[in-house]
Amino acid sequence: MQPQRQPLRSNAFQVSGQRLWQWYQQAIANLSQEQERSLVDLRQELDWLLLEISNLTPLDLKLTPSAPPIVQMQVSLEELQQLWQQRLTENKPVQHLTGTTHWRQFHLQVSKDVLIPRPETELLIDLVVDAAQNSARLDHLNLWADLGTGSGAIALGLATAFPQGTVHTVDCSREALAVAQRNSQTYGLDPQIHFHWGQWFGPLVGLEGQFSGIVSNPPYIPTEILPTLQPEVFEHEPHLALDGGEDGLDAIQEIVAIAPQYLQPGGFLLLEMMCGQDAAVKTLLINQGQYEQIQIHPDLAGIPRFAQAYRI
Ligand SMILES: C[S@@+](CC[C@H](N)C(=O)[O-])C[C@H]1O[C@@H](n2cnc3c(N)ncnc32)[C@H](O)[C@@H]1O
Repeated sequence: MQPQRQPLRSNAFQVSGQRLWQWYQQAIANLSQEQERSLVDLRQELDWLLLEISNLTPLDLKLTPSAPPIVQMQVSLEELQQLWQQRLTENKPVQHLTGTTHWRQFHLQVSKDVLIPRPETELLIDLVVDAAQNSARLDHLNLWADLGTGSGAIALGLATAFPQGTVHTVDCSREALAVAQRNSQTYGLDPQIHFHWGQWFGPLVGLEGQFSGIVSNPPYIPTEILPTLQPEVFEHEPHLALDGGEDGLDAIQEIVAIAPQYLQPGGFLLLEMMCGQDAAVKTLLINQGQYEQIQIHPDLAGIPRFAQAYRI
């Protein structure tokens, strides 16, 4: 088993700016040999990697000829080359090379045990805030659930948006929970967040009827589609975080069925889903019979990706 990379932190290496620019230009030139991947994406990833592991700014990368003579880096130039090779030859996500990613205002630790939180999921937090403001019947905004917390991204977003609130997170991966816990400690949000190991609502028994909102980005990819995902995803991200069963709806179905027991009247459920699942998820919500004001929200590209419903 490969050792887990710890997130790179201190700028321990001083590298000649000139040598680094030579390496950078060469790495860009070599990208033209890549045939199956988007050059624009790889170029962006190369820049992201450099910015993440050095004290360079985006402006420095645009003004390479007048770049600083010495660059502070978290790895040597040789190790940078090895990391970039891993990106190209092993399809490793660039976030796995550094052990970090950016999500909303957070700089999060990630590992092979958690889904790398996606930009589209950032919108869920804004939808929760809107849904909370629009609920006339909510008694309080104190108790939240993040089901399938992974890196803890959604939980951190909820805890920040509702500073008086408590967030209960659940995941069936102990390794993921450990990552989420570390991320919550980094931001001093751990007093607000409880971490539970188990299956969906299993660890929340005793909290029935109390939640203001239940939020989840569950696994929703149909099993047979998994091998067609990009190798960066299929080969490196946990299938537990992706695989939603035959039609992709196993987890969503279970959460939709049980959430009303845990919501206070006027509380709401907000779910992320895959493109094309909106009609099926809406039907599940309607047929459950205990939801009202069922709404589907698009992501920033206009694709229906989120389902929202209030408990009657
Ligand atoms: C799509 S990932 C979402 C991770 C994170 N919330 C995010 O948005 O980036 C789904 C998460 O659900 C967890 N999960 C899968 N099956 C589960 C189950 N039966 N009970 C609890 N968590 C589960 C996975 O371990 C994974 O962390």
